[in-house]
Amino acid sequence: MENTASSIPSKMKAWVYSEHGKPVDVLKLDSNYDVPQLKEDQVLIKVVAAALNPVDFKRMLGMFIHSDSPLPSVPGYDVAGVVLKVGSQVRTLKEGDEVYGNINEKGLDRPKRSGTLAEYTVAEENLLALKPKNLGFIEAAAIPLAIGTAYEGLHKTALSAGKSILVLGGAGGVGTMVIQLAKHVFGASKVAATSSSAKLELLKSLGADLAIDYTKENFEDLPEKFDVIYDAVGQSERAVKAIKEGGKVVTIEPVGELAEPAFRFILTSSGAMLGTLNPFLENGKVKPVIDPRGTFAFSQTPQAFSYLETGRVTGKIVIHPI
Ligand SMILES: NC(=O)C1=CN([C@@H]2O[C@H](COP(=O)(O)OP(=O)(O)OC[C@H]3O[C@@H](n4cnc5c(N)ncnc54)[C@H](OP(=O)(O)O)[C@@H]3O)[C@@H](O)[C@H]2O)C=CC1
Ligand SMILES: CC[C@H]1OC(C)=C(O)C1=O
Repeated sequence: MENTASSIPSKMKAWVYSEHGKPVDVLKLDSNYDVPQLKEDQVLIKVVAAALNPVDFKRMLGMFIHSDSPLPSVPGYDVAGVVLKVGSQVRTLKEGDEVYGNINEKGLDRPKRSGTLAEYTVAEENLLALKPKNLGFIEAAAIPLAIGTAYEGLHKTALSAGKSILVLGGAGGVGTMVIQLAKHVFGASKVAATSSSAKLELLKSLGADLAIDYTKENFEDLPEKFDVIYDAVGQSERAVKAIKEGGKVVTIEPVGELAEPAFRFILTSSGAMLGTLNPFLENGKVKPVIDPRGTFAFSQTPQAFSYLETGRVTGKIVIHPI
């Protein structure tokens, strides 16, 4: 039955955890979970596809308990779907719009208790953008948190045309976006990136001029130094040895030692930022990277998390159909 505002159910299928632990142990499928209530500035979304992020399993493990929301919780930040209902203060989105976004504005500050690994979710209008017409829901779901993190980190380093950048962790969800944005949006003159042997060609296909096999050489031992280093794997103490005088090191590893002058940040989700990047997504300059294992069915969500926890995923894991 087609969903319209009048036919929105009060209960839904959702993956829920009520205690901390490994996803495969604590995630339970609830077929009778409350559909989240709409606030005035929010829209209700029928979830078509949702992507996994490390923050999802890190929260489940209890790593951010000091700033996290109370349990039980439905995990999931990234969504692509269809607007079913809009709150009274919503100005631009309307029922039937195909949207995508990261539903948590401050990623670690009381994230929503009803996330995107469910049949329905809610988000503030300003966190969402219209799905690029050339992308399907699976591709769109893979983009928001990763591209937002990549963009914000590059912006904070003031990367600009003609500068060089080294991306540590180039094959991951964030790293694959950093390479593309650095090359095709920020106009870096030289993009280098690290990965294991099997992923070097992927890095080059995304725009890397130099792909470094970290199983064979240490980037900090290379003669070349960089204006910017974007660290997505927690190697800031090595990265600071590989920058030019006055160079910048940004890391997205939220915990652990931080070597001077490296700095870290937690992304802020923004629908406006997605809108700004839409032209690069629509002309194909920036493309989502879905892991070669393809999408995981909703029923396979715990297994998908087990794969993500290996730290070996290429690009993004997307859950579809839901
Ligand atoms: N601060 C913030 O706002 C954010 C922080 N994060 C954090 O950033 C990190 C990366 O996130 P995300 O990209 O989604 O992670 P992914 O799980 O997508 O990263 C997996 C990739 O990391 C690569 N990798 C693992 N170890 C190394 C290494 N030593 N050198 C180079 N590459 C390596 C793997 O490539 P290979 O198989 O070749 O090793 C793999 O392709 C996570 O810790 C996450 O929690 C993410 C988003 C936002
Ligand atoms: C959205 C929160 C951000 O912080 C960490 C540690 C991640 O993995 C994130 O995505």
